[in-house]
Amino acid sequence: MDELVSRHVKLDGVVTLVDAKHAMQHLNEVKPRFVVNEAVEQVAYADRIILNKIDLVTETELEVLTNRIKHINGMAQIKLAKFGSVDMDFVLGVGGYDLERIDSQVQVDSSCSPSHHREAGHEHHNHHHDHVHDSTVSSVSIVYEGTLDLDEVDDWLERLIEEKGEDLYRMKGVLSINGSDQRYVFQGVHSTLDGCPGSTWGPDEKRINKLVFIGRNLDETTLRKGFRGCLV
Ligand SMILES: Nc1nc2c(ncn2[C@@H]2O[C@H](COP(=O)(O)OP(=O)(O)OP(=O)(O)O)[C@@H](O)[C@H]2O)c(=O)[nH]1
Repeated sequence: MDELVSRHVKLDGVVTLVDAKHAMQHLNEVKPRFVVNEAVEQVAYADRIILNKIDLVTETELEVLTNRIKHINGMAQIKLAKFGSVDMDFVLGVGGYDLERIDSQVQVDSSCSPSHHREAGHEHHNHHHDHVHDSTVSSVSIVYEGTLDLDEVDDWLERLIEEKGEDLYRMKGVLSINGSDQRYVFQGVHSTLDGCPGSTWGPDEKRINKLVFIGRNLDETTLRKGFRGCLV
């Protein structure tokens, strides 16, 4: 956002290192009102997550923690590690804010979905209802085949960041726009929103919209309704 700084450095992406042995304890810490839980926020903002020290936990513990992380952030790629050993490519050249790369990043995790989340007309969300601590930070994903009106989309997203910008940590989407052969991609952080035409849809390709929102107190029903209001 700063002109001078941005001339010299670029924000490539946010990589969060999670200590598998101790993370749950910190994610579950109940903070006083208006005090943020930094562990939750660090997971929420991440483009990539290294889940480290997996040798110190049981498979069940790892699964519970992974589900918890996916509930908070349904967008970040997660890599399991011991002693932080991951490929350099996982932490550098992330392109978390590159519009050209949004397409490959908005892959809604199939393990979060009951089934067939890519089917036409099927909306999908990745809330896990089975965990005890219902953190107020979560992800809502929308996967839906159809065509959208770009003006309606603009209005909807503008309204959304105006009303909920402070609570919206990250959002990304690939959209199918009426009258355009190109995908429309967008990404946002709080009240900053970027969007532009992306790659062209294949001739026989299903035009499936994919959106992910990560934030505090997200109202899934309202988000879905807003999205549906943009369909032509
Ligand atoms: N068993 C095991 N130990 C690890 C792993 N990664 C790091 N450690 C050990 O954990 C200890 C503490 O290291 P870290 O948790 O990485 O330390 P840190 O995050 O820099 O320390 P703080 O900033 O104080 O939290 C060291 O003795 C590491 O060798 C791992 O994957 N498995």
